[in-house]
Amino acid sequence: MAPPEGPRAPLEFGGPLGAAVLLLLLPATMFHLLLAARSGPARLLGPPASLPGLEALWSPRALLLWLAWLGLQAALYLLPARKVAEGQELKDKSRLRYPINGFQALVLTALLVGLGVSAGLPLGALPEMLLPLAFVATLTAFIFSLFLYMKAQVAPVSALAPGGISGNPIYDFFLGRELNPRICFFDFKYFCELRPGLIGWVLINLALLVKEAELRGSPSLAMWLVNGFQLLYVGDALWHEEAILTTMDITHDGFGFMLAFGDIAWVPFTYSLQAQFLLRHPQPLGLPMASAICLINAIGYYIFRGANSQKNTFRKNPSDPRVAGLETISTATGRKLLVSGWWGMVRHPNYLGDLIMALAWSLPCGVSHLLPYFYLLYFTALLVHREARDERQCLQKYGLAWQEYCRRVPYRIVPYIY
Ligand SMILES: NC(=O)C1=CN([C@@H]2O[C@H](COP(=O)(O)OP(=O)(O)OC[C@H]3O[C@@H](n4cnc5c(N)ncnc54)[C@H](OP(=O)(O)O)[C@@H]3O)[C@@H](O)[C@H]2O)C=CC1
Ligand SMILES: CC(C)=CCC[C@@H](C)[C@H]1CC=C2C3=C(CC[C@@]21C)[C@@]1(C)CC[C@H](O)C(C)(C)[C@@H]1CC3
Repeated sequence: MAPPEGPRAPLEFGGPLGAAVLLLLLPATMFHLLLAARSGPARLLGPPASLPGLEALWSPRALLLWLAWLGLQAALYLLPARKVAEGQELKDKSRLRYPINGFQALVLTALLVGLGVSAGLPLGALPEMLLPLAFVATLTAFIFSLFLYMKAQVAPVSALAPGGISGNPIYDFFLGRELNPRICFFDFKYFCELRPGLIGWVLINLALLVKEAELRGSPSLAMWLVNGFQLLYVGDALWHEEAILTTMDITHDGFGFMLAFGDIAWVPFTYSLQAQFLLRHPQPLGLPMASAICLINAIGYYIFRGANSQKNTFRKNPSDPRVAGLETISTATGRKLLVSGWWGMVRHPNYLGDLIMALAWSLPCGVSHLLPYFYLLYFTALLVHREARDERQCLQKYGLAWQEYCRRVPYRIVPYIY
């Protein structure tokens, strides 16, 4: 269906050229990181020691395993949910319904993996399959994005995202045309954002921990910390699953290659980089240092969770006693903006907490290599860019009220610095 006439959203990510570069650069970066983590020098910058042949990338066993994983997560998604939540109001004034059973999927996956391991499933063999698994995940993301792009051609105009209707096929393929592609009750974006990638990430971490125990007798303290911190992050995301319904990804961005690849390939294979690094590059870590790192993670988590929960509670019910006493600014849309509490400290306190946690995930890997700090560097760039996109959207939505908020809360992410 033709995109609607009238003013279009400004192009993001450098327009069609930027999208074309990212289409190639993102998978190339992911493979570079996977290869670097397993190489001796573990260099973040510079070419990998050797390039893998097709036989190292392609494995029918990896393809089967990957499809079984996607099938399992889809089946868990379709199980009866403890709650069905409504999303934000759409352009046609309707609201979509979403099952809230992500945490249940995590627990059931853990039980199934536990049963499998006790029946002899070699979990420690998974780290050797990361390269072919990442390859099939990337192929899946390309094919799936093509399907999404074609599906959007027959979707009603009201179902299209504001950003993915430029008319340029590469740009729209990358950003995604349809906002909430679904088949019946199965919502592809919501499913991909929280299930196969996030749960896959902690499963890969666990397999790396098991492998380390096989190689060295027991997992290192650094490996325990990385596994524990990231499990807390993933468990938290699934526990607060409903909160994702108000994020930019669900309410604003279309579902195209960027999110499809990000969710199912980038997250599990690059977010597990610290654990991958530790398997081949063991790092000594004493108790005092480990305690300091735990404290940093706890501070980050406290800010991240406090800020996200405060905003979600306020958006769901501004008269909730936990937020009713906070100072607000009224906007012409009828919605209010918080100007005290976490959201009075900086304009994106949740990003600050997330970044502090990202630092805590890298510190157990020591300071001898830059590679385990990739997540922190990439995440800083992602959040700075995301913050700028969100500011543009909020200025458009709230106009003068947003300007007033920026005047009252002048810092974006880090108090007195940025
Ligand atoms: N690990 C990872 O790879 C990633 C993690 N994240 C995390 O995801 C979480 C969600 O992030 P994201 O979706 O970017 O955005 P936010 O949760 O920060 O939501 C931004 C929206 O919040 C509302 N808002 C902004 N300021 C106020 C205020 N003062 N009072 C009330 N509402 C306000 C606005 O929407 P409205 O007014 O319409 O409600 C705005 O568009 C964050 O914690 C982030 O760190 C994000 C990206 C990647
Ligand atoms: C470079 C690249 C491939 C970009 C795609 C970005 C995606 C990887 C991220 C965009 C927003 C995300 C969120 C999470 C994971 C990463 C992606 C998909 C998230 C699910 C992680 C857990 C958090 O608690 C969260 C639920 C708040 C978060 C939501 C956004």
